[in-house]
Amino acid sequence: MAEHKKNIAVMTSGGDSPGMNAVVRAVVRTAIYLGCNAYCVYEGYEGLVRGGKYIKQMGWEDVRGYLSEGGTLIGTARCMAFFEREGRLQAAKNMVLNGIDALIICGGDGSLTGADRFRSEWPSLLEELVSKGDLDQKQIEPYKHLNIVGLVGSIDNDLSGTDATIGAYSALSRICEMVDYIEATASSHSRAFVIEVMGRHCGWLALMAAVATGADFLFIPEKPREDNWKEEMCQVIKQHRNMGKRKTIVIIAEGALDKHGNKISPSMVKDLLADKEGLGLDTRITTLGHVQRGGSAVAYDRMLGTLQGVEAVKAVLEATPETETCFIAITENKITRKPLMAAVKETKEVAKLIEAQRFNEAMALRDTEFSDQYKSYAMSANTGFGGEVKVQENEVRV
Ligand SMILES: Nc1ncnc2c1ncn2[C@@H]1O[C@H](COP(=O)(O)OP(=O)(O)O)[C@@H](O)[C@H]1O
Ligand SMILES: O=P(O)(O)OC[C@H]1O[C@](O)(COP(=O)(O)O)[C@@H](O)[C@@H]1O
Repeated sequence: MAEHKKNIAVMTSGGDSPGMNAVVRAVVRTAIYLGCNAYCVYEGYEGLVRGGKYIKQMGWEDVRGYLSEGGTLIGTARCMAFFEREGRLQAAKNMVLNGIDALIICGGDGSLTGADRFRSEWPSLLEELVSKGDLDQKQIEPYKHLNIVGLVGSIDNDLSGTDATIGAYSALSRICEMVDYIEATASSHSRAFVIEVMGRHCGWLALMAAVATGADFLFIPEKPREDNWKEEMCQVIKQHRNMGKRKTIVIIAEGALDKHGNKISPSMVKDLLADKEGLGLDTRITTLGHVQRGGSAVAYDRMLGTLQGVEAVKAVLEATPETETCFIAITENKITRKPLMAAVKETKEVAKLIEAQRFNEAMALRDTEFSDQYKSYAMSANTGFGGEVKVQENEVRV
């Protein structure tokens, strides 16, 4: 008798990110290469809940050209129904009815939290479906263990345990390009620009952008400025201007806070820079918005999506009922498998610590590179550092 071919499905969920298409292509093709059937679940968890045409078998050619396309070609969604047990019941039923043996989910921390919840509830979801008569014992028998693997697709770079999320370097590249454009006009008019970048509660994108563009000043959620931040910012910018700089760039993460947990908005910063009694700079605000998520992926994200997609298929094929659910990470340039639950828990912990204004602990929970980058930024852009890094008076400051 021919051996049962495994059915492996891939889905993209939450905010789209450049590189998700590389993941889908790699999963589909690796699954086929390794003798499995490949499926795509369209529109994230929404497709899993709805079933039917949203779960589609894919052929090798169906993913041709995916590497150079932006967004996610199989669609994504923020699915309210999946937050409810009823929605997850429906999703479980559709998985069994379509014979899906394993599910690879590419999304941000929200999607992976949902995946973890789905996995932990799986036995009880099947039990309930049988008790309600939606499925029978024979139908659920081959699917007793939910085989799930996560891939981190998000521009925010906010998942603990991986050096880079798929999409973060594309967004960073887009931000740099935009800041370069803005700098040309800023310099021409000798203006200041306050540039808001995405990242939700995470300052990674803003920090990397500040390092890469040499921004004059930076606001991120994990490292709020001292209470005198207004004076500090004006002093640093005045110093830069005194040294002949004709443009001022302030990068502000969308989740920026002060030490007391109050939001620091781009308009607050703009008003300070423009204040006639102070710097009196002609100041504009640019909110980069979804431009950061759009467009095709940079080479790094295409590679990351492909290498991690291949690894995800290997991981589902090697998994046994005893294997802990994993996600695929990149650590010191190596593609690795790591426990999903621990990473999701630690990621949520950072957000909670920020909310509780326990900023040092939040900073410590981000990778060590985060504080290293922050220090390097402070030293190379001379934006003041709350007394932690002293720059000598006679050092060159640009
Ligand atoms: N705690 C949760 N329980 C169940 N599903 C969740 C949970 N958190 C997120 N999800 C699912 O994942 C989807 C995407 O999450 P979201 O946080 O919006 O994006 P991202 O994955 O990019 O962080 C949600 O719309 C929901 O369907
Ligand atoms: O596209 P929306 O729904 O406005 O969401 C914006 C959010 O999505 C992101 O671009 C990506 O976040 P996720 O990866 O968590 O979805 C955030 O940086 C931003 O806060």
